Amino acid sequence: MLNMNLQLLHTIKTKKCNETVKCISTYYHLYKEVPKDLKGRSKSSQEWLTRQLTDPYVEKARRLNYRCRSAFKLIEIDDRFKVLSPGDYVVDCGAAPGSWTQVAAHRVNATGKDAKKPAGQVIAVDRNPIYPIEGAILMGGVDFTAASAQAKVLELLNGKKVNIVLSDMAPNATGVRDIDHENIVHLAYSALRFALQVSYVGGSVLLKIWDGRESNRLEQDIAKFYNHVRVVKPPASRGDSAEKFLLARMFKGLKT
Ligand SMILES: C[S@@+](CC[C@H](N)C(=O)[O-])C[C@H]1O[C@@H](n2cnc3c(N)ncnc32)[C@H](O)[C@@H]1O
Repeated sequence: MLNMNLQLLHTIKTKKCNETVKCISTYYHLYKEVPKDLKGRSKSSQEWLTRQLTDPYVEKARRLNYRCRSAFKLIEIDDRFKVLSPGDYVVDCGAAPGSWTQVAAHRVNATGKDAKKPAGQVIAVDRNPIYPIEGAILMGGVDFTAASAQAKVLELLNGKKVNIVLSDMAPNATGVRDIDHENIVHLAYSALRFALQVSYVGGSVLLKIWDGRESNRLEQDIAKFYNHVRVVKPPASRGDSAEKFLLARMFKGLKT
């Protein structure tokens, strides 16, 4: 059984991008016995498994039924900056396995003092499959940067404007910092361009990048269209990772 579980983990690890590999709290029960059998694994495998086993966010994600620990990055950002409200429309780019979508769907459909507000909607897109999430429309197996994918999102929105575009998209990492940085910035620009097209005046965009030489240019470009731009590194984002988020609020609108 243990060997089978390790095999499954190995398959997950080799098939998905590095970030998604971290996103397997769903399979936590499958690898909680792993330390007994770390011998024979590569050093990076051992480090990764050990980190998963000792990461409090992984355990918390499992307990609260989030599909991965990334959920807490969005939770921490939203708790601090209040970017998700009941009734909001959200486009979640790079959504698989779906923990941000879970958080967003829950928050835009939350009742309470805003109970009279109409339900919100989350449209989640990823090139990988996404298993069903209540309160969200899922577009798995789709490259968000493709014009056809964005046209499909526009069709689903049916003229409705969006309160926030989220991008946690991450390319398959090559391990070469500059290349990975350029690739993720390319994804962030794609989400930004889409956000400019579909956002309400006053809307927001949240973009994940891995820090590097293009970060300032991206930040300056965002500032042309949004009144408030800030760099956010939520506590759930690992300190040793180049990951950071650009949060832009108060979309100025496009001059026609
Ligand atoms: C860090 S994971 C996202 C985790 C997700 N936010 C969550 O909380 O479950 C990054 C995702 O970006 C997706 N991705 C990368 N490039 C993409 C693209 N061009 N179009 C759509 N998704 C993309 C990957 O497939 C991967 O699932």
